[in-house]
Amino acid sequence: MANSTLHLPIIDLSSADRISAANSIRQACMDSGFFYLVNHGIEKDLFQRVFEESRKFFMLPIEEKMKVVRANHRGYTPLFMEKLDPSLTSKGDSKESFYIGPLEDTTTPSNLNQWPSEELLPHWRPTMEDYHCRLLDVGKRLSSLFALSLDLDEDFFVQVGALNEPNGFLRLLHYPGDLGISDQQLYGASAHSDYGMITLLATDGVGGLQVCREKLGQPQVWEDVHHINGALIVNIGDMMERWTNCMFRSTLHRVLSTGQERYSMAFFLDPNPECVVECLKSCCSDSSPPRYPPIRSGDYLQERLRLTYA
Ligand SMILES: O=C(O)CCC(=O)C(=O)O
Ligand SMILES: [Fe+2]
Repeated sequence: MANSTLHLPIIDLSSADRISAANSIRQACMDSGFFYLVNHGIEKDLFQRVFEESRKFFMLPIEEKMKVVRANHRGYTPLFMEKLDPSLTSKGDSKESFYIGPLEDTTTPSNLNQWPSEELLPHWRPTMEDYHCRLLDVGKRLSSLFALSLDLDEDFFVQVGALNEPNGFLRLLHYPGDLGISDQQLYGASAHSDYGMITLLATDGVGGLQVCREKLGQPQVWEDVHHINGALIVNIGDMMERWTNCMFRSTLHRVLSTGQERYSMAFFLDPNPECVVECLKSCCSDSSPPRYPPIRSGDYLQERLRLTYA
């Protein structure tokens, strides 16, 4: 049966009418937790260069990639090593990935990021650093629209300490396409919700991304999210859902293995680890008390990552 397509609103980050943009974000986050973002200021040329460098890394021999294998949640994760849906009994997800954490990490003596050999990939690090910085900037600008969408002061997420040295993680993803493995339950990325605040996703245009708006619905209905050239796909994560007492929805999504090779890049904008995420006053009342206790962002993230890589 053909899947239906999810029609998502397109939000203009540079719109002069910030109130309308904020209202559209509010509607999108209550409906599906997903929308497209345009006029974000990242040029097509930069996307192309980042995808090209990402491709060069994943094409390296496995021995070379294993030199920067994931440590402290940074670096390379080989195929099938991650299972986003821990309830699945089948193999792990059919993807390989590379994580780049915050560029200026003053909480540790040295930055923990790992980089592939400069001799092999001379443009890699500067290209990734450039893209990371630009996405962080987009995420910060977008978070002030989020604050407006929740009837808060534009600077709310700065005031609560979320965006003072936020936890920005760029994840490069490569879904290898047809591996000749016949497993009904093989996913590029199995069903999950993101853990943090806001995710900014760029894909190469190859399909496979799907969203399930009602996680408790039976049977679950999965809708395709289409690619729009130059637009970022934005979705919210579980910490935003906690902040809003589930008014904004962090929805399940997954990437099907379509047999076609696919590249994507997800940027997870998460609050500073010390930031306490607790129900916003505007999102609770006597009849709708907070559903979750306050939690330190760093503690929450650590536990979720532990379960993913268990
Ligand atoms: O590759 C994609 O399109 C989505 C990836 C994703 O959902 C994730 O990394 O959390
Ligand atoms: Fe995700």
